[in-house]
Amino acid sequence: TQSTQPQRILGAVQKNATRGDPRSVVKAIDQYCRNKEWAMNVGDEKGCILDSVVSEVNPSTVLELGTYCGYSTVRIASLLPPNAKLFTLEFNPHNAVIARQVIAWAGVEDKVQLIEGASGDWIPKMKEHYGVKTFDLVFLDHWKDRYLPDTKLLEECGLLRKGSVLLADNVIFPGAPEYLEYIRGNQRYESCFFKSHLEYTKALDGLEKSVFLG
Ligand SMILES: O=C(NC/C=C/[C@H]1O[C@@H](n2cnc3c(NCCO)ncnc32)[C@H](O)[C@@H]1O)c1cc(-c2ccc(F)cc2)cc(O)c1O
Ligand SMILES: [Mg+2]
Repeated sequence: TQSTQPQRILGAVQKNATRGDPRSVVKAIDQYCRNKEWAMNVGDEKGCILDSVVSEVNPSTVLELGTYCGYSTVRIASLLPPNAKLFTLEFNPHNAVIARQVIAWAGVEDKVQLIEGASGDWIPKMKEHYGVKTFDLVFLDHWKDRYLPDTKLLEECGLLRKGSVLLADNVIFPGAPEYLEYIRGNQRYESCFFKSHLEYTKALDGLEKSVFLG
């Protein structure tokens, strides 16, 4: 029977990456997606910008919207301090099954809480279910038309504090125009754009980093 793209990505990890070595997992996925089959991972070029923002924020509590196969989950988790926690939301059960195995292969499962469900349902429950106070960093990489509603939901649920950082992938391609218009025009955020390229291609893309001012 036919395999799915997530299954093929997991296969590339199990074949080419070393168990317990997150960087080798990241490298294995990037090599597979660059040489064999494009996939919507944040990728190596934008991934370096993600790494620098994670290192700068040095977050204790991170939220990722849209796990997919766990590429950026592993990338972020590998940079977190010992007691830090990365919550990642994924509502496609098949993708969640694959991502759990990629995360386990990388050996970062202690830092990661993969929640199988929709952001709209789970963001309002993070405080009561997981004792989250506020997020130090949010990585938005799910459906692009959900960036804005979910950002508003994070505000309404009191999950952002003065200094919380939002980092949004794909603000150029596929694009998140409503999100950009809102966040750049809003006095409660200080935003900057990191120009880059769409993963594994020469197409223009970039990340928008926004600091919540409270
Ligand atoms: O579409 C892109 N990403 C979406 C990610 C979706 C993943 O996240 C999961 N997900 C979605 N919404 C939610 C949700 N909440 C919202 C719904 O309730 N709650 C929980 N999980 C959610 C899905 O199940 C997937 O696992 C993209 C496209 C291109 C692209 C560029 C150029 C091209 F030509 C083609 C494609 C490049 C990129 O980097 C991209 O990120
Ligand atoms: Mg993306």
